Amino acid sequence: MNKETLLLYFIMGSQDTDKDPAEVLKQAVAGGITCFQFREKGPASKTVEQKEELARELLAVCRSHSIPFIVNDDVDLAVQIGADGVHIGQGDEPASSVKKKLPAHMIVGVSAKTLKEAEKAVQDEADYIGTGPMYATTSKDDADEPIGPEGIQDLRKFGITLPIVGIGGITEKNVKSIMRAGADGVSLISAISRAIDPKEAAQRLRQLAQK
Ligand SMILES: Cc1ncc(COP(=O)(O)OP(=O)(O)O)c(N)n1
Ligand SMILES: Cc1ncsc1CCOP(=O)(O)O
Ligand SMILES: [Mg+2]
Repeated sequence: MNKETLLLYFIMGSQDTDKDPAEVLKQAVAGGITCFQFREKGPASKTVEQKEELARELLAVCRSHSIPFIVNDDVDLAVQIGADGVHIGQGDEPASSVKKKLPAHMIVGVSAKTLKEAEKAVQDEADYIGTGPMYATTSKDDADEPIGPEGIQDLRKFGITLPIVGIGGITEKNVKSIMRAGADGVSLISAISRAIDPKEAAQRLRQLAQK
């Protein structure tokens, strides 16, 4: 995958907004996001049928603007709807077995915050690593303790060259620190999904992420 794709990586499910998710996504796209992850998760998320319906609606928005559409956790859904890729965490199916199920063109992103996890992701031929939480977050119930941008710096210091996005608590105030630590992009939910004006928020975040 082209690492520029990761510059402003927006993640959202219906639980992350009080508005119509498709409208929020359209505004985020207009503001300059470069990638989207559908993450329908947690107690306020949708049932299986509703989840697929929303996934297809959001996929159509991304397709009409050539924005890659990644599905979080749900490999079967990703294949079923023809998504561009999947994102899997340490508690999910291993990347090596996920890769075997997917056509070669599909992107596989892996969450990794330790050197060991990152090296495993490299070995499994992941396309990128999501590292975090960078800072405290209210968007993930079971989030670990924040590791800060130093977590990315360390992975770079130990020779990880795979594209990396920082995730967790990223706002306009700390985007630059994440990029300076060696990230290829920032991945965020609430800074866009709960912004009063998601388009303007995305525009400002994109400007800050750009080196
Ligand atoms: C880009 C990106 N990075 C990390 C994550 C977190 O994945 P995971 O640890 O599996 O947690 P859930 O998102 O599944 O709750 C992510 N989704 N995206
Ligand atoms: C999915 C995920 N993984 C680690 S932190 C996080 C949530 C990020 O959400 P926000 O950008 O609102 O802090
Ligand atoms: Mg996961």
